[in-house]
Amino acid sequence: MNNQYVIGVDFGSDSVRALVVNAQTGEAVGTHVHEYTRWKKGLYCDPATSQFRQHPLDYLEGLTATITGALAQAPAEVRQQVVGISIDTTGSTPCAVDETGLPLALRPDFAENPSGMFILWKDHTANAEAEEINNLAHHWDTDYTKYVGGIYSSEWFWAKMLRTLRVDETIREHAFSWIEHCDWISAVLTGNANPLTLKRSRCAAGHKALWHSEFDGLPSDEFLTKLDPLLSGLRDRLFTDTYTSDQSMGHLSPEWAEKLGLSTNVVIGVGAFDAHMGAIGAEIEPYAFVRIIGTSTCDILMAPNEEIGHRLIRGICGQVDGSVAPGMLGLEAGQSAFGDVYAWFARLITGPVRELLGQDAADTLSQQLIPHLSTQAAKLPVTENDVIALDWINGRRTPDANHTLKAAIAGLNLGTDAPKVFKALVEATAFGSRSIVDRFLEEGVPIKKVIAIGGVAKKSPFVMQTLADVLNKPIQVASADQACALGAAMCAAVAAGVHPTMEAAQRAMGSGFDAEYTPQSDKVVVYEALYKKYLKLGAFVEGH
Ligand SMILES: Nc1ncnc2c1ncn2[C@@H]1O[C@H](COP(=O)(O)OP(=O)(O)O)[C@@H](O)[C@H]1O
Ligand SMILES: O=C(CO)[C@H](O)[C@H](O)COP(=O)(O)O
Repeated sequence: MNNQYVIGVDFGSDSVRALVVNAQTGEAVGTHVHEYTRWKKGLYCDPATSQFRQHPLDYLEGLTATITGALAQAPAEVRQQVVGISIDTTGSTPCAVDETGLPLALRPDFAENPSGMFILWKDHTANAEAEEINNLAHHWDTDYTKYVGGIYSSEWFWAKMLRTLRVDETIREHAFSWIEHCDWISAVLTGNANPLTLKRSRCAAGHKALWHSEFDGLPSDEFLTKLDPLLSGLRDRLFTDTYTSDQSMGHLSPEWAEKLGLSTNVVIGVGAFDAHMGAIGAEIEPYAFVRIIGTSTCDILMAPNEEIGHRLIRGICGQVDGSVAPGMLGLEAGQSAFGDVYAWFARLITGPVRELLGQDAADTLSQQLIPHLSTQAAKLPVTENDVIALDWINGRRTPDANHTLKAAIAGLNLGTDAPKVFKALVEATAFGSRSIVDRFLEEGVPIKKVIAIGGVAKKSPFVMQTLADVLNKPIQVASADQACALGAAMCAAVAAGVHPTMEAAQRAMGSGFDAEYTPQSDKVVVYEALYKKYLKLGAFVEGH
């Protein structure tokens, strides 16, 4: 049989990567990473108000650069043998579009308007709108939040749309519809981004847009109009049906085929979020808990639909039939900041260095800082009197979303140095993870094993060992450097008909695990006590 190749494209928070993979063996023959240029300069963002916007041009440039770059590394004949491309992105990262599905920021009149750009998952400008959605839903005949853990988050679709429509009159006039990043990029490749006909991702719709078959799709027009008359009629300009990522969205358009040097026979798979395709790439199986550990964490668990039945799991980011693999319930949770907690601390230290000693000194410091602090922190003893911190620097995603919460550090004295604070921050991220694991267990969802992927899982043995000690569970790290892109490639192989199921694609293309962290019993005992202190500090901060 001739070789067949597939391409997985993973749009992360800071960068996008493409991976060209042999669909029969899983061998990667080309990869390329591209950092978003406008985003890197901090354009259109204001961390102080939690505004994080990404320009669609960053995505389009990244799409071309990564696919052509990855193909350039592969043997020449691979181009003719590419049969599928699938895309994963962050989410909920929606954008206002016109009748043709063009993001408004791609029009000259909106080119510099952050309201016409993609609203990144970590943008929390819509806290008030999320609260309004919760208040209304909890008093409506149908509680539309019941399949998303009972709490709607400001990171999600409706809150972001409502906020933007409220604050920007020009968007009110020109936004015909709204599209998630994973749907838009996939649709662009097919040449049809018409918001009324493009195939929308089940994953994005179910976890973030309150879509459920029980509601016949999205919340009713009556509910939305009551929420705000600005939303009246919008439901009809969104979608009713949704599709799982084993499905084809269409074929590569002639324009993109020419641009990428590929054939128009290439199947474009239905898109999904990074974490869900990452879980596929990490060889998720029922009741495995896959943690995508990077800027944030996204935790994915998959269970047979019939085993969870009508049980509603409190305080998570949703339970959606088919969000990971068709026929299975995908459950999502996560932390809004994980690596971002360390990145914040590094910025705190390098900021004054930049101002006083210049950019070069700051760059040198920033490259070495987190590894150095990790080495120093790993040498410290773990005691019950250590500094305690909360990981809520970008609010709390789960359990029980609350993005108005803030982080805290307690127990400082004159002997507290940078490694001690860094150790406390790493432990805080691990304690946040522990509270998620505990919630799944309390809700009767067993966790058979823990698998980790993502930048932090690959780069930091110190963080991973701390996490294993705090969770008191072994953690396996997937071998794939680009597990999300590999997962997207597996989805492409299914959408293109190379493999009949996700499971078959995983068996053929999976690359296994290359590290395992086992809990150290002496630390486990101390962390039990420190975790109680974390919960106590959390309750205090939340209460005030
Ligand atoms: N050596 C390290 N130890 C711990 N965290 C790290 C290290 N290097 C980078 N990070 C963190 O990794 C995060 C980026 O994760 P990554 O998975 O690469 O990106 P993304 O979240 O965009 O997919 C950043 O928040 C950064 O602080
Ligand atoms: O919530 C998400 C998916 O449901 C986000 O996409 C995710 O948390 C962002 O990922 P990253 O930390 O890799 O940038």
